[in-house]
Amino acid sequence: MEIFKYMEQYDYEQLVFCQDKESGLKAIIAIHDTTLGPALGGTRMWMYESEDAAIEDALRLARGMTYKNAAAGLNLGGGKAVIIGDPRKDKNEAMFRAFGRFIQGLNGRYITAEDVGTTVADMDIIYEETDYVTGISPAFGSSGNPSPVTAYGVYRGMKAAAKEAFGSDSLEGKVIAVQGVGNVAYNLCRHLHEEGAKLIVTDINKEAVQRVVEEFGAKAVDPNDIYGVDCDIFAPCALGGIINDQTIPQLKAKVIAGAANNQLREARHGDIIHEMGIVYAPDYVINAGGVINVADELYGYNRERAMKKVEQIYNNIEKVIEIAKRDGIPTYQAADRLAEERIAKMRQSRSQFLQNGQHILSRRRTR
Ligand SMILES: NC(=O)C1=CN([C@@H]2O[C@H](COP(=O)(O)OP(=O)(O)OC[C@H]3O[C@@H](n4cnc5c(N)ncnc54)[C@H](O)[C@@H]3O)[C@@H](O)[C@H]2O)C=CC1
Ligand SMILES: CC(C)CC(=O)C(=O)O
Repeated sequence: MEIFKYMEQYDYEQLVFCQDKESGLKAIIAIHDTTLGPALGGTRMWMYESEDAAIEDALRLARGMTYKNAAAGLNLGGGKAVIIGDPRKDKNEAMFRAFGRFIQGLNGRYITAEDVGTTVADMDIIYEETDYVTGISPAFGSSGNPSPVTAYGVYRGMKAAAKEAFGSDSLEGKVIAVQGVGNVAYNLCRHLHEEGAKLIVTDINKEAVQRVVEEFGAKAVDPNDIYGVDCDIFAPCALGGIINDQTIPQLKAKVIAGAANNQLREARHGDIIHEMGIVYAPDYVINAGGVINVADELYGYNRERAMKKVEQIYNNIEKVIEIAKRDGIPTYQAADRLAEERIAKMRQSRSQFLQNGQHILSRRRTR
């Protein structure tokens, strides 16, 4: 991978490699853009096939956070971290302490939280070393696990997308296919079940499937069969890249609305589903509930205030659909437009000179 070429292409600010032999830490922190504020995004722990795959994932996810935070109206930039390893076997306290020290070394340019493979307990360990961590335990007055809040935001955004596709935002009686029923999707299934939706689910983890079958009366299918099931809404809630040349021809859903990051394998896949008349709720707009919730910790966590913002995901999806219609573009492009316009406006407003901290003239005074 030609790292600088890639960074230049998408305008990344910084890529940090962190290594600690004793604990086995091998981590990468990617900071995409800090125009709006410090880069906030979770830490993913995953068994990457290669170092290049880990770097690419960190970079792609970090850029997604820039767009997510901007579109959600947060005063935060985009960043993300990955730790290379098996979250079931390779974690230890020293690893997260070492990682916390690396984050501290960035002096607030990057703030972390949970992502796939990391937990509130891991964030609590990081908190021993740095304040630049969110999603820590409610015992510390913080917001805890972001997944249920992400799920609620996805549920709200799904309703807005359903309104566009079906003329009503009621999900009662709708058949919804959910791919991956982990932390976010378990909670999403609960909301959908409570509203009277019929669930078809899949996961590579049989226990996770069993739980939603038992608790919410979901029907289970094999992982490869989820794309082609007869359904109204497809909710991708596992990993990225699942809307691609192989899966698109199988889709029967009229709406795609789920939690996974980077759902479109390539931008052109967003064009194809648009031409097919599918209402796509852009991933980083609909799954912003978790980051909205943890970001509130930076102001002194207030759940009511955070949830009010999460409710707005309904309106944010409506806004994206409106821009898409107005400008005759697919929704994924409309979301990018929304985020990019906000970043550009803020960048422009910062072009005015304001004396913050060190001023060039202050050097004269010390002579
Ligand atoms: N946790 C959060 O608050 C947020 C999560 N997301 C994204 O949402 C997605 C889900 O996140 P979590 O629920 O936290 O992760 P998780 O790891 O708890 O759940 C993911 C589930 O997908 C399953 N899975 C993996 N590969 C699969 C496959 N090929 N077919 C079927 N199932 C498969 C896993 O077994 C697991 O149960 C991820 O893409 C994550 O980046 C985005 C925003 C916030
Ligand atoms: C706090 C996390 C849920 C933020 C994040 O990394 C994400 O939204 O993907």
